[in-house]
Amino acid sequence: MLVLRSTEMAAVDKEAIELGYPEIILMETAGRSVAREIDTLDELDNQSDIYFLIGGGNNGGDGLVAARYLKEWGYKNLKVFLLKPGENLSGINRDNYNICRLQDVEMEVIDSEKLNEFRKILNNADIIIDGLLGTGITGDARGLAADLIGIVNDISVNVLAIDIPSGLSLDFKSETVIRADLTVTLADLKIAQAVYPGRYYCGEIIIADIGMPAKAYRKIRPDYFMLSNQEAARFLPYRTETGHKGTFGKVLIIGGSAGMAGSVSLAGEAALKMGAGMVTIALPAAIEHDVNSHSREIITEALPDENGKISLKALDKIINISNKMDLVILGPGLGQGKEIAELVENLLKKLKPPIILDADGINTVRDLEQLDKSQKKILLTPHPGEMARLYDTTIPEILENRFDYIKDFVEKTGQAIILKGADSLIGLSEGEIFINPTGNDGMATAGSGDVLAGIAGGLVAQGLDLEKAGIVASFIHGRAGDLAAEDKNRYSLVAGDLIVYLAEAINSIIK
Ligand SMILES: NC(=O)C1=CN([C@@H]2O[C@H](COP(=O)(O)OP(=O)(O)OC[C@H]3O[C@@H](n4cnc5c(N)ncnc54)[C@H](O)[C@@H]3O)[C@@H](O)[C@H]2O)[C@@H](O)CC1
Ligand SMILES: [K+]
Repeated sequence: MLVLRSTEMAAVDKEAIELGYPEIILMETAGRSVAREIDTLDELDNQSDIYFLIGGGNNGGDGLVAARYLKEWGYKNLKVFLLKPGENLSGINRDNYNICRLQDVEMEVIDSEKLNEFRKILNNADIIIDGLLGTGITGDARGLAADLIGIVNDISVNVLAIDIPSGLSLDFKSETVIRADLTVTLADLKIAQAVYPGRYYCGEIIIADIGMPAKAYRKIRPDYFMLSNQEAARFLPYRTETGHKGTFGKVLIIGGSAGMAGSVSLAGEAALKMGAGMVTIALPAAIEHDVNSHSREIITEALPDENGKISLKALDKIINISNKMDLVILGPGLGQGKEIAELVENLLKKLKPPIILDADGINTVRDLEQLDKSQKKILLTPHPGEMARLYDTTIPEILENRFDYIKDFVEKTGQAIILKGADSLIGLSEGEIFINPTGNDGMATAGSGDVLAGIAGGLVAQGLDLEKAGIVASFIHGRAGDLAAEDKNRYSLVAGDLIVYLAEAINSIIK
């Protein structure tokens, strides 16, 4: 699903109008779509108190259209509260105000001197429809609109936002924003809604088709996308009924160190549960027993070790083993240090199969040039801390500019990346960035990343390319976390639960 920047949304609107699609028709369709969504809400009936907050721009115009449709459909207790007198509205907003009057929609102008009384009135609503401010906002919400946002957030009435929650900006960090329970977004998802913190204000998001003509998109080249169930299902590798373990691929995991045996096990089990035919873990001899004792289906290859970590002497043996593999996961629990860094540098040069570079594998990369632009064969899976180290900067800097850093990474290395976080971003080598909507804070727990690398590895083993594997793995990993959190809770979730819920997560996608 497309996700548009504010400039792209504006360009689409402008092009539609230049092509000759009258704005009043777009507004009519938008308002009607909003009315339809209100009409389908189970908690409402035609006696419900539905109160509209209407600003002076087209966002308010959409609200007026929605109000008159609901009136037409028999809703009895509609109230429209205007930020400014209807006579002062301009253009198509005033037209819609006049039609509302013709239809006897109850309307009044909010008295900014009596906001305490107004708060009590709003408190009686069954739902508030927020048509105060849309994408036309400039600067942080001010004046009466800002006061109303404060009141709405202060009372406990459900809110449906038209297009975007009022106060939310597509271009800057907004301070005063309505917290909506549901947002009916018009035409396309906008970037500020797709990622945190904007996403937090939107509640559930419904995209309303407002009949925006396909031609209106011809001048933009969108490169942001939101992942959906549909895409995850479409990319899921096909499993032939006559397949054998070779068909479903061989994963090699290189990692583990003394005290860090769990990470390779988690990655290995996740790869198997994602459907890989075989998983081999090449690990320091010192921890072979630990891994064997709790992972029955996994094959281990003991490597020469030093201080509990894989020794540089293991290089040739690893290359030998890897030649029979379809995919390598390099990094979980590997540990750090000069020798490990040298090992990773050599492996990145010499390994033939595609590589998922995770955790300590990332921490040992000195500069982006090590990631070899000539061959697209690495999927990097950093969390913001690892990304910050890679760029020699701070975590807040990465978090503020996630899209820019991903673009830079992809441009410089030609490789794919999953930047993990509350809404993981997957950057593909051609420049597209996918936003993953699944997952929750319960997944911010040790080992969660190992499971993600394992899921992606399992998918590559079954024939998916690294980039699609990154996309599907992020979605499934988050879904497993959501299912686990639903059954248990977000406090108690541990990485092992993600593996337990993997099957259910896959089911939820293919059904
Ligand atoms: N352009 C299109 O193709 C369509 C746009 N639609 C609607 O139009 C909206 C955008 O409409 P507009 O561009 O008219 O703008 P908005 O309705 O978002 O807001 C503009 C109004 O808010 C005031 N305002 C701006 N910044 C403010 C601030 N910081 N504090 C307080 N007040 C502020 C302005 O004075 C103006 O009255 C969209 O969000 C959507 O709801 C729909 O009608 C469907 C089609
Ligand atoms: K709004």
